[in-house]
Amino acid sequence: MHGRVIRVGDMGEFALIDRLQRFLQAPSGSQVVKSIGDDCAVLQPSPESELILTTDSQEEGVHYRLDWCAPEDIGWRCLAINVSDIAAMAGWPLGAVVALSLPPELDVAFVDGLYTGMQELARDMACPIIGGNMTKTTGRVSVTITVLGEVPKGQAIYRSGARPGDEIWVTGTLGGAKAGLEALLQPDAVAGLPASHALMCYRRPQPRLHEAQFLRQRATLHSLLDLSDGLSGDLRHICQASGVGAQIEADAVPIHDETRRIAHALQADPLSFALHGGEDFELCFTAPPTQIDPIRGDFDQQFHRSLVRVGTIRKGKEVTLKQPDGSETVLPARGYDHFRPAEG
Ligand SMILES: Nc1ncnc2c1ncn2[C@@H]1O[C@H](COP(=O)(O)OP(=O)(O)O)[C@@H](O)[C@H]1O
Ligand SMILES: Cc1ncc(C[n+]2csc(CCOP(=O)(O)OP(=O)(O)O)c2C)c(N)n1
Ligand SMILES: [Mg+2]
Repeated sequence: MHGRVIRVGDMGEFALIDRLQRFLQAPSGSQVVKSIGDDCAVLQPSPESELILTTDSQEEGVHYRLDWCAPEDIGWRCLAINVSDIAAMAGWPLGAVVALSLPPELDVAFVDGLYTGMQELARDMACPIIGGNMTKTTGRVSVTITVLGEVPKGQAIYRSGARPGDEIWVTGTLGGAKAGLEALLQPDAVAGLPASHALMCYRRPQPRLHEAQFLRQRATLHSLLDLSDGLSGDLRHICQASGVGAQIEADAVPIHDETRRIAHALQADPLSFALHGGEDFELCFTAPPTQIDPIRGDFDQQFHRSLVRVGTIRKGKEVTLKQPDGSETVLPARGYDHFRPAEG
């Protein structure tokens, strides 16, 4: 009747759940006592740890578009941004539950793709998917994931611990996801330019889970978060939670060459992509001077990406941007806000 397309509405809720089980076979990890198939999943955290819990939604049209991303990318992304929050506490995940809202006319092959991508990341991050929920929607696809994690007692790293004199560090490069997003929004303007790095940043963000473990074990960090809204907005979260100010050095902010070229092709400022773009999901942390320099080489070698010092925590509450010529201006918090119109 519908050719080869099987729609969610034709298959029905329970057949679809049964179908998903094959993506979620035998979650490994001794912490999973009971997985998909009962009223709750059961997890066994270790006695020396604290539990950490996070949830985030990814909405069609707000976080991804079905014509921009393969279903596998969307599945990856939905889980990645949640695991990234666990990394942002320097913990590790125990398991995830996935709440789907699906329009009945959606092709079941999309759901298969979603779970294939999600499982790829779940394996990489040892974060078993142990259940979820499914509902019809009269709107668009929505995926809400909740991840339970753990961290050794007393060792979670909060946004609130930054102190004047701390160095501010980030992992990797910033602005890539914004460059990818803009390349998808304005394909003609970037035609012919390499964009594979930028598109990967946008479609397949990498939670810096192992990186955060390394940092917690090898150095004293005072504060830590993941960069979801953009450095300008997220650093302000650290500053407000810690009651401090900060200075960012414009020429220290790490930006990938591809991001620079895409920004230039769009007559945009690459630094603005890096500061305000959001969705890079790199780590931003503060640490007392001398903590990070000795471990930078090992970090580079282990993760093939750099730790870059981008500024300093100061007294007060202002967040400023220092230009290479020494001039200093207040850095506006133009990070992403769901309910405020986007700026340049
Ligand atoms: N609807 C809500 N009800 C209660 N708490 C919320 C709600 N939305 C966000 N929060 C809380 O606000 C804080 C910041 O949220 P958010 O900016 O989404 O963080 P993140 O970038 O880590 O996802 C978190 O502690 C989160 O749990
Ligand atoms: C179609 C589309 N338009 C715009 C964006 C850009 N965008 C959407 S949400 C967001 C910020 C991060 O998302 P949020 O839900 O606030 O994550 P959280 O801070 O809660 O982790 C950005 C930059 C996008 N990813 N996709
Ligand atoms: Mg959130």
